[in-house]
Amino acid sequence: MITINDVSKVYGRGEKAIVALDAVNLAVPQGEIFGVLGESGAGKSTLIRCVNLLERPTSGSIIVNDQEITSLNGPALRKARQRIGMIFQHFNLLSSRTIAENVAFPLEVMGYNRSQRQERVKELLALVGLENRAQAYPAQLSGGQKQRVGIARALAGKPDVLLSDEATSALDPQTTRSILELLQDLNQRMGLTILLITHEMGVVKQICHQVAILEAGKVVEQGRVSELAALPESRLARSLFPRLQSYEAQPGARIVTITFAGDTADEPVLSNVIRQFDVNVNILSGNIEKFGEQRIGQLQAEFVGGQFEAALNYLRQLGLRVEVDE
Ligand SMILES: Nc1ncnc2c1ncn2[C@@H]1O[C@H](COP(=O)(O)OP(=O)(O)OP(=O)(O)O)[C@@H](O)[C@H]1O
Repeated sequence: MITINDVSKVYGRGEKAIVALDAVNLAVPQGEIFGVLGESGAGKSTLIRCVNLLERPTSGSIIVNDQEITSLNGPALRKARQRIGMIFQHFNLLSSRTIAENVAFPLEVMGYNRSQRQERVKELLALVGLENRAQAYPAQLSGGQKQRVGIARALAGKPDVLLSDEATSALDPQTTRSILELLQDLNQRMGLTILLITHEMGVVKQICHQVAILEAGKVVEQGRVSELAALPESRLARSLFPRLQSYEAQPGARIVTITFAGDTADEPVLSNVIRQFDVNVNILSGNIEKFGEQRIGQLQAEFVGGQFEAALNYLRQLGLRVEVDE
């Protein structure tokens, strides 16, 4: 649905040039929620703004729904942009217009007549659960409600894709969850493709199917969230499951890190290790995270005595990933 081919963006020239994006390649399939995760300054805003050409890439091309957006200008670009909705961190609502008028605004630009607009605005406000606030003004709404208006407005033209620029960063955790649930619901019910940028791992964990990690303008890792989380060496897993870096094992003990995914997260493997192989287990850290329906966990423990190698073999035969610190 969205293909980003070798996109670079350089701001300024000569000595002052800043490379905000450096040969970025991404493919967002139709119907998926794709997250771009990165710290401040990594290039996330630049990347998402390139997709609807609010920023023009310095090189490379971007294709949205089979159309090469980077080759468009003028009216053709305006038309293509109507098929790309966008929501923003600070909502960008017009304060002098009511909620209904804010949502109607893009419909006016698209040439809907008055009665068509009224009907569509009603539908859109119902979709985001704000049918009772049509005549309110933005200042009378909470942050979460304002973002719901932003979402309704972004969906006015029935876009193929929704771009989300840190849409929950200004919201408290509970409101964040409800906005993410709404996005997930729109994705599932309408098949809406969503490309979102965020600096929050929680957003990726809660709703993204795939993720790309951006560092200093480069994609340093990308893939399915549940697969990356189950790979102990991935950046995603390392930030989800921080290790005890400075821990020194007791004499005769080994530090073992076990990654559980799917059904193995529910099995009593440690009691089996203790009973069958006579190993003493001292748990150092542990965490289980949920990704959609899948549970992935990581446990770090000291193994002392007993049949150490046989215990490791047993764990590996169960399909668990097991790493032993040297
Ligand atoms: N219009 C601009 N002119 C010059 N430099 C810019 C411009 N916009 C962004 N940059 C620079 O490009 C780099 C990437 O910025 P960008 O805003 O895309 O990152 P970000 O990951 O979205 O960060 P944040 O979350 O802080 O917004 C930064 O070094 C930034 O200073």
